[in-house]
Amino acid sequence: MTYTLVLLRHGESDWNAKNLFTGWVDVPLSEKGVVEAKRGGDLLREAGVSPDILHTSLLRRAISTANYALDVADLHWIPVKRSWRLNERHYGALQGKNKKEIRDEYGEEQFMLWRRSYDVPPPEIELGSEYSQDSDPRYAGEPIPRAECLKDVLERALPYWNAEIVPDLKAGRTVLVAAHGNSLRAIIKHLDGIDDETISGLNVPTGIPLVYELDENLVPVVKGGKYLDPKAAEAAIAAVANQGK
Ligand SMILES: O=C(O)[C@@H](CO)OP(=O)(O)O
Repeated sequence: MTYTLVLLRHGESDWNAKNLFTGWVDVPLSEKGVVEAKRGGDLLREAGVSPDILHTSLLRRAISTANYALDVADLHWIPVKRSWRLNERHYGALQGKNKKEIRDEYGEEQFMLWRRSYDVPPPEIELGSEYSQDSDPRYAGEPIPRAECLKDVLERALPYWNAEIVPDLKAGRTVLVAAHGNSLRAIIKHLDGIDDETISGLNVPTGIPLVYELDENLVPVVKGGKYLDPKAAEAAIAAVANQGK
């Protein structure tokens, strides 16, 4: 008996297109992102992968991506659970800043430490500032961060993984998780047992479903899972890695 998990990063957002650090800022999909999301649905349908339940973050780029993809796959009706614990990594004071400008100002090493190191968070966002979420009602009462490194993301995503996603998998449901580059990197690190160094080189492309078959201990049968369009994934992964250049 194996369990099926599908990870889907949202399609390109307006701020991905503008090369801005996004984090918890709730930006919409770009036109290209909508096309990518629908193509994600086509890929699911063509591969005969039919999610029974959807888990998303509280951010519209993940929510819309799942809606477009599931609509195309004629699965718009499946039940859904949402949590801030699947949100993108909070990018702190870098939210709203241009990646190339930050790289030029602080240098490649600092830029990559903030962007891809496992345990160095970016500077904290100022409460009440333009791109802070401290007064956003959707997070009322939650212990929301002011900046996160990937380790922080893993620590807040794991309780949700264990409490909400694992039981759905164990019940035999095909689970779709529609989330973000860094929240998915955290889940992939956990699933594939990737060490703290190696994870910095892992990037997730927008809009291409990544399917994992998991054994009874929730260990991937094939490490790294399988992208439903491996060729497109390869090119898109390189593009994410090169952002800011
Ligand atoms: O800006 C962000 O929130 C993320 C994902 O788009 O960027 P990065 O890939 O640089 O971590």
